Amino acid sequence: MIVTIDGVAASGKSSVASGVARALGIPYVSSGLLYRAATLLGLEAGLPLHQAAALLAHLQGNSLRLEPRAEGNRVWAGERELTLELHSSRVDAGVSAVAALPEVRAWVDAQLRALPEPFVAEGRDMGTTVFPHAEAKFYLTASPRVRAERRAKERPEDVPVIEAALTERDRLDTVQSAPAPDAQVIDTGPLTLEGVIEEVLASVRAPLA
Ligand SMILES: Nc1ncnc2c1ncn2[C@@H]1O[C@H](COP(=O)(O)OP(=O)(O)OP(=O)(O)O)[C@@H](O)[C@H]1O
Ligand SMILES: Nc1ccn([C@H]2C[C@H](O)[C@@H](COP(=O)(O)O)O2)c(=O)n1
Repeated sequence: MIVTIDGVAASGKSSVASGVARALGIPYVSSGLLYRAATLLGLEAGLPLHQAAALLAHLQGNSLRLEPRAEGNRVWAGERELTLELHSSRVDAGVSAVAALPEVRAWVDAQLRALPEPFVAEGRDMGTTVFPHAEAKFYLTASPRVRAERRAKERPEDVPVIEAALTERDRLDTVQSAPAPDAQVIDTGPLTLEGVIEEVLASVRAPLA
């Protein structure tokens, strides 16, 4: 079984995917972490982030891999764990450029499709491109202000600065971030995290009841 949870930046995808995965007793897969890790490694190596061939060679040379778990994904470059370095503002600012490269997208998609089922997959194009055959699909939204207020609790920047960065990332991610026609769209703005998780679980379990 595959459940997909797509949505805009900071809409709650990873928190909801983790909660749903834990309730179902299966791992979740955070596709954005692979794009973030590619960006971090590219920045560290001083590579131009729009040069796909050099970037891909660098990723393969560093044995980049995702470790899916229900309680939080980990990302490794060989023996080095990158996980805690992937949510910096520097990575945020560069990741859309890396995610726009078709060669990098194909590499990430191949990594994801090689993972053993079952799992909950979260990202931008899980329900549309990567796992169009998924059993249940969701797309999370919330206004930029609501998302910025949530993010401000975990970042040093002020709400207006975060809101402007989120709005810009929404714009850059538009091409790959759209709800699948068969996805259930959930506005998380008025809901608690637990409320969103319950709504997703109710839909996933409905066909089984
Ligand atoms: N419904 C909700 N109510 C309140 N807070 C929430 C809700 N959903 C998520 N949050 C909080 O919002 C923040 C962003 O959530 P999360 O990191 O899961 O989003 P994301 O979509 O995975 O982000 P990104 O696109 O940057 O990877 C977290 O602090 C999370 O706890
Ligand atoms: N399936 C995906 C997942 C992520 N991206 C891009 C878009 C984001 O700017 C970036 C980081 O993702 P996040 O951690 O915010 O979920 O990666 C994508 O294009 N496709």
